[in-house]
Amino acid sequence: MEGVDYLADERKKAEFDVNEMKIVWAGSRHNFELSDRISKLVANDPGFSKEGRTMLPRKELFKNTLRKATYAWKRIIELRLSEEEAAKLRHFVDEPAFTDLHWGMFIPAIKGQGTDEQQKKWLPLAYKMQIIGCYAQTELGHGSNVQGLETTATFDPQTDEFVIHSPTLTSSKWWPGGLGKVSTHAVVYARLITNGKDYGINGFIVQLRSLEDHKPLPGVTVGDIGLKFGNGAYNTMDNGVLRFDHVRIPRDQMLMRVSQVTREGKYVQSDVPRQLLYGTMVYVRQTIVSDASNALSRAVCIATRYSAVRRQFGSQNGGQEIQVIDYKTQQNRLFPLLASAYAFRFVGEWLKWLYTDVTQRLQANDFSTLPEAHACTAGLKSLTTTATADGIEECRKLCGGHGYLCSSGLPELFAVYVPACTYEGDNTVLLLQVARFLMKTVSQLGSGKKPVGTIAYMGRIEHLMQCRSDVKQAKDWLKPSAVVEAFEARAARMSVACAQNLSKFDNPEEGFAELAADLAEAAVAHCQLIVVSKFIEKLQQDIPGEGVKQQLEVLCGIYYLFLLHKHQGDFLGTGYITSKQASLANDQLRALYSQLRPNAISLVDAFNYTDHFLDSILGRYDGNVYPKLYEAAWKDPLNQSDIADGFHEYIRPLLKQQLRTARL
Ligand SMILES: CCCCCCCCCCCCCCCCCCCC(=O)SCCNC(=O)CCNC(=O)[C@H](O)C(C)(C)COP(=O)(O)OP(=O)(O)OC[C@H]1O[C@@H](n2cnc3c(N)ncnc32)[C@H](O)[C@@H]1OP(=O)(O)O
Ligand SMILES: Cc1cc2nc3c(=O)[nH]c(=O)nc-3n(C[C@H](O)[C@H](O)[C@H](O)COP(=O)(O)OP(=O)(O)OC[C@H]3O[C@@H](n4cnc5c(N)ncnc54)[C@H](O)[C@@H]3O)c2cc1C
Repeated sequence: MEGVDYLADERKKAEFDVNEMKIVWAGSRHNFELSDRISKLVANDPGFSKEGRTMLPRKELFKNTLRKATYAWKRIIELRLSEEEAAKLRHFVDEPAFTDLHWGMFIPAIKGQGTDEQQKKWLPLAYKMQIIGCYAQTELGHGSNVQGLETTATFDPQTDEFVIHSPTLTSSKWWPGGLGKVSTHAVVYARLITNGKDYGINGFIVQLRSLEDHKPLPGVTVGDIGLKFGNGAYNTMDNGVLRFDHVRIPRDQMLMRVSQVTREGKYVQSDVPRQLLYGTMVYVRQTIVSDASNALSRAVCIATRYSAVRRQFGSQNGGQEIQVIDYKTQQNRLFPLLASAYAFRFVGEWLKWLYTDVTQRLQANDFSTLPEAHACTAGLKSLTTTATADGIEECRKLCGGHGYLCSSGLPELFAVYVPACTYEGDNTVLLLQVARFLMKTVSQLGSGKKPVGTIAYMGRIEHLMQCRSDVKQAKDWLKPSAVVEAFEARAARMSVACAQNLSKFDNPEEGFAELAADLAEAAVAHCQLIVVSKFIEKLQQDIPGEGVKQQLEVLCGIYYLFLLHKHQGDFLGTGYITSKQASLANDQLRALYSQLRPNAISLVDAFNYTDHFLDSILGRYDGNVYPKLYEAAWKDPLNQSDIADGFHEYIRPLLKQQLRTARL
């Protein structure tokens, strides 16, 4: 029956003002109204339909993405959308495309690493999309190790040009999105060589294709790297391969904010730190953290709604069976993910603030907070994308067999999301960056340098090394001070233990390599402390709306108690809690699940997702799952005829042969 809300009873159970929660989720009333307006604009426009996307062969899929991305751009111009509105439109169109790299990396690289003059020349062309760019850093042989890249940019003083060259097969650029078939230009990272000396990696703007006929320019070999994981999914993107055979570019196409090469070929290092060359990655890592809550909340919305619709076992006297959401095991798998979606939302908001702050400082030549910004963006990118990718897969399993159908929306969501654990820095490599930062911090304790920001807790190291939890009953675990101290003590003790073990090695790099697994765990503990602290800080703000703050307190409690339970070994092993206190934490966690249960559907409604955006039969707002699943099955191309293609060729002879054998 159309128009019936099968989840209406669930919605009536809510103990808080859902509309106010929508504003908390969006970050502000302005953000809510913006998201609401743009998501509906996209959902109601047939030009952005997702129908049949997972069934298209690659060439058609890709062409369809080109159509959608250019149609999006046309609508942005026609509707005179602001940058903020355009970014929202891209989000709700929900299809990775070359435009992501153009706007998300090519332009930021020029802005961050180009001189004023270079920005004046290139940005207007890029803003009007008269040139389309990508970010060509990774090579076939090296991705994580940026200093190991092999592409060369050799200065030729005779002609005042750089010669860009790929000296080996492994120096082929490999992976850049938008490169394979679309980009006319790229910011290419290459080893800068002048006067015979190698000055390491720098960015260069290189034209790849003709602006007349789009053919690769002389000396440029470029193409797509091939089909990737999952149907549809990230195959809408033309990740590419690129080789240079002595391609010449003018000297002024070297991005010269960090260092310059003069007309005479002299290398000049300006007074900004070289790490600014990695600035685009810091920016994108911060956007990836913000985006984690989008992807996780989407999967959680689908799994929560479906868990309320789905019933299995427990029918009494012919009554209805139990909703699977009422099983404690389902709650123990689902509710921490719901809580994580909210936690990542708030930490994402905070990281955006931190990034804006560091950017303003950099503009004023204050580089003091750059190391912390790097550690936070790297660590939180790693933590949130790992948890989100795992969480999406868990949501698929929470939906049983139906979660495996593409029409559940979950397989595609997973396939699109999972590379976030690798791109913009492999998650383990990034954790090791955080660990380096932590080890440096520990080594400087007592030097008079006071740790600030997210590592301020290290300044209380003596207390944190010896304090013990004073939790006596389950509800003591609801006290923010008890929780923050537990996470601080665990993180501090794990870092100090690593530092002590490192000091046993004569060669610190050898020690770091040997202890890498422990160091990565210490980094996780530090990053979890940040997420927990930011959630707790959020709750200290004035939050309007009936029952909204109480629900957020429940979610926050679930988030940290679930972590405490999952990482019990760390908390017990470092001696901060006893096994009795660990068990009390678990009792409190179960109690919070019961408090959350009646609000679960409304908490996912607060994400305010349209059915178009969710693109999931299991996650439909009205819960009308079964008729729609049944209907969708018949739309599969295999069901266009009763007799499948290939039947006469392969199956019929088999059946006939069996018939003959049976007769014998
Ligand atoms: C229609 C229009 C609509 C509008 C649409 C708008 C759409 C916008 C969408 C935007 C979304 C964008 C979508 C993105 C999609 C994903 C694309 C993915 C792209 C990529 O993957 S690009 C390639 C990314 N590659 C990596 O991340 C490589 C990882 N490796 C590294 O970062 C480094 O090699 C590594 C591991 C850090 C090591 O570097 P190394 O130089 O060897 O460094 P050391 O370890 O020796 O450290 C030296 C020193 O530097 C510090 N450091 C390191 N990195 C940084 C940094 N980034 N910032 C600051 N400081 C850094 C490090 O801590 C050390 O410091 P010390 O003080 O200890 O010396
Ligand atoms: C979908 C997608 C889109 C991408 N888009 C772009 C793009 O637009 N532009 C671009 O330039 N690049 C892009 N990339 C490339 C991406 O940035 C790299 O793949 C990424 O940085 C990881 O590097 P790698 O592939 O060299 O992994 P590797 O470093 O080879 O990792 C392999 C394994 O080795 C481990 N490992 C590596 N080094 C260490 C270490 N020091 N200590 C411990 N373990 C280690 C890793 O943890 C991992 O398990 C994209 C990648 C993907 C998948």
